[in-house]
Amino acid sequence: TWLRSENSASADKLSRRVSSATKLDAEKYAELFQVSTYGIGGHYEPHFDFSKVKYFTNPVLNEQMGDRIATFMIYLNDVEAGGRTVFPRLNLVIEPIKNSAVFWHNLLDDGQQDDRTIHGACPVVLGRKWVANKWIHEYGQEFQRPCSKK
Ligand SMILES: O=C(O)CCC(=O)C(=O)O
Ligand SMILES: [Fe+2]
Repeated sequence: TWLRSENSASADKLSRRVSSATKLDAEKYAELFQVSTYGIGGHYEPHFDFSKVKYFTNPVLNEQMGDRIATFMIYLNDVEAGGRTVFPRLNLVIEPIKNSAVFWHNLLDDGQQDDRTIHGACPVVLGRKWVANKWIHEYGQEFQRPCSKK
């Protein structure tokens, strides 16, 4: 489910807070919040958030935005058991805790896709899991995150 911020002042406000926390533009050059839920057994196989297709388009503005430079994922509830997010190449396991968030860059400074960001969600064992993802895109971040000088 995509949360349309034009219909929701709180989604707008949250996007502004993501911008200030990440120092990126999470408003114009980002997707709408995507809310997902997993029931018991619900999981997500290891994947990358970036795309083979470099030219994502904003679903509302129909503007090209480039690839997903970064991910800001908010855990919307506590999960009774299971539902952890795992980054196998980084040896990182994150427990879903209500109102906490995980933020990472998917692209390197030179725009290359960073394969270390492969991640997945473990099955929910008890309860239900809710997350909201904000995918921030490459375009429009030139001043927020300059390219490396290499
Ligand atoms: O739910 C999670 O822990 C991960 C979700 C995710 O990686 C995604 O929606 O792209
Ligand atoms: Fe993901």
